[in-house]
Amino acid sequence: MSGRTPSLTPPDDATAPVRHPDAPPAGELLGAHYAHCFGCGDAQPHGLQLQARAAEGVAITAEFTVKPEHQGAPGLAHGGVLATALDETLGSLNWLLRAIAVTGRLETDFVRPVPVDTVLYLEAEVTAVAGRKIYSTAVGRIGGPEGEIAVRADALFIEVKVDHFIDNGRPEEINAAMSDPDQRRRARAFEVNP
Ligand SMILES: CCCCCCCC(=O)SCCNC(=O)CCNC(=O)[C@H](O)C(C)(C)COP(=O)(O)OP(=O)(O)OC[C@H]1O[C@@H](n2cnc3c(N)ncnc32)[C@H](O)[C@@H]1OP(=O)(O)O
Repeated sequence: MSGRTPSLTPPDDATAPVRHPDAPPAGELLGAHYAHCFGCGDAQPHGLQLQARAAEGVAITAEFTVKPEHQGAPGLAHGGVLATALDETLGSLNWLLRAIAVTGRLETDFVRPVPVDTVLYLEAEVTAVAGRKIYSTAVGRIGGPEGEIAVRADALFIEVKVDHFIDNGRPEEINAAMSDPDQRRRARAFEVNP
């Protein structure tokens, strides 16, 4: 972790993450946590529609195909979109902990350009937990799951209560998500342990 900001280095009293007993088994696709999520939702035609899969331990793999709508420079993925892919993959880890958490800090290295139509293969894992703070790291590769690293990130997620969304979100969307008759979808919209 050398070169990272101090706030992304777990404190001495941090502990190893514990996979929740109800976490999906390794290999299972998680599906979108919320249909309108720009990172994973299928109701977002220009979104990333990232597909995340549970891995062993507190880890996730994910794939995201760069579309023409995701360009920054001609023919290349926008850096902010790549950061979104990392953020979404890292955020998916919280479902394995069954913790409701939001990104507090996301530090990204852009190692090589990512052309349109490229599949970005992502891997993320939680490295440590300290109170409400969840430390995690991710890489994105191109050319295959073992390909060259194009992006990487370290992140700090902070555990919050569901009130974080209720108090800060727009009532329209909050009420719609809360009244979803599907209990699993209702829970996952906010990543709340059902
Ligand atoms: C449902 C799942 C969706 C997943 C989608 C993908 C993930 C996302 O993109 S989430 C959206 C982006 N993130 C946000 O909108 C978060 C906005 N920020 C906030 O709401 C608040 O700043 C929040 C909740 C992170 C922290 O506020 P608060 O709850 O008051 O915590 P606070 O008491 O200040 O800090 C708690 C600890 O975290 C640390 N911390 C908080 N923010 C940061 C930060 N940015 N950098 C470093 N450390 C931080 C504090 O230093 C403190 O540490 P310690 O316990 O050692 O003193």
